[in-house]
Amino acid sequence: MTVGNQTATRPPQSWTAPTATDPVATTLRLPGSKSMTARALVLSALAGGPSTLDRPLRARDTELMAGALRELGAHVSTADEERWLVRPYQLTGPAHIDVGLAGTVMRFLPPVAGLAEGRVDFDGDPEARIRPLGPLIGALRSLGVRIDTPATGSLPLAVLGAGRVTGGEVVIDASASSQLVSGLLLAAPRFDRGVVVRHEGPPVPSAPHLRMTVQMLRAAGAAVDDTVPDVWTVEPGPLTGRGWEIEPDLSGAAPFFAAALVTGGEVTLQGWPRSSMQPVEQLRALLHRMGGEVTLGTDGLTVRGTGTVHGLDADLSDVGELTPVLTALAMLADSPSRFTGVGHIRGHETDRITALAKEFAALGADVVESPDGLEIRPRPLRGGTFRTYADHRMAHAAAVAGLAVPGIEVDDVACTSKTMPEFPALWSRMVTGKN
Ligand SMILES: O=C(O)C1=C[C@@H](OP(=O)(O)O)[C@@H](O)[C@H](O)C1
Ligand SMILES: C=C(OP(=O)(O)O)C(=O)O
Repeated sequence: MTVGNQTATRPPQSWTAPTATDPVATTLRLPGSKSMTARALVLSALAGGPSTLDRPLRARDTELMAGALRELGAHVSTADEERWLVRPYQLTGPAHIDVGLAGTVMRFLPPVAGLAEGRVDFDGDPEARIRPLGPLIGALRSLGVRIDTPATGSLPLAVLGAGRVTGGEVVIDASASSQLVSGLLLAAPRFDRGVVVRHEGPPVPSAPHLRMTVQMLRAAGAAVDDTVPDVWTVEPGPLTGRGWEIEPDLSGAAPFFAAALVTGGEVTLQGWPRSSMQPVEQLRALLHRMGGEVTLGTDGLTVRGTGTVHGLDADLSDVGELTPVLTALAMLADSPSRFTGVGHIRGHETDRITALAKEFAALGADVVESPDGLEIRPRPLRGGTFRTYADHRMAHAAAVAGLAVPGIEVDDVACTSKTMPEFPALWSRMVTGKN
């Protein structure tokens, strides 16, 4: 797990967001989806035979996932950039899992650890220790998994794996994160009785990510019923090893697409599939309302802008991950914006609502936070320091604003290594046209 540890202790790296003097015009080949890579790794480690991941994401979150599965006994080879290999083996403890700041690792692996024989310790970055985990701990306990937690409802914790999980019916409040449900579902085919997960509470966010979980489970041979709202049933049964084609990461592409809107340019994301597991329709609709045009052609997914950005009133509960970039766009718009439905992103890498409000206000913005979103009345911004709070998408937001506002200094751009270590280089190349 060297990558995880190295990046956790990495020195902060300040970065001046480059200002665009011309419309951007670029064709990008971006790394694979973080969410698909994480799911493919977990399902492959639980399968009955070997799997491959084509064009996976190599970044801190997915390296941590690969390292954690190795620690549990799976053979995971990430030597080839284009194709990772996974050979499942008996899962065993004792094991120490560093989750870094990855929601996927901290929510997808405790259920897997229940299937291992022996103690599996989990811990992560200081920021990870305050991310919501309690509902998953409670659900796993009621499914027969023994868990030791010095604190209540968060990291660090130890799963005392018994080599099997009874499974069955469980009620969970997953309003804090869809990953709490995805984690239970991904391991559930290997539970003795499978699982019936029933959500009770305020709405579960990020529905497209739950659909991705269900689709990928089915692709691996699991029987899943998601026809009843807020109830997911996974039958016990074998998972098959297979070849996973990982799509380019849509959320990682979002800041680049935003650059097309801000500068009146054009950005094409290569390798976009005809049919996607990611919420491309939602992104297309949002960018369209903000003044962009999104088309899918033979060369990929293209976003064109006019240089004028419109504000909008939108419920972002399905696509909470996009809030930072959309907030930056809203700052540069010709009318106010109101974003709602994303109270849960207060539990992301940082409290994103407060962080966005605070950092943009420091640049002169008129921005007000509400319990579940932000209201923005655009006015001219000035340069200044923009703190990321270890959050890669805060850096993306600063980069988008920096296209139009000279002198935005990101205090630590290295946090983008969570999902795209090459972000600063790719961004500068797009904006300045130089390598
Ligand atoms: O399952 C996943 O891969 C993810 C689900 C979402 O989490 P939340 O439901 O906590 O927003 C998303 O924001 C996160 O970046 C990735
Ligand atoms: C919320 C995010 O990550 P995580 O998977 O750590 O929850 C994100 O990438 O925007």
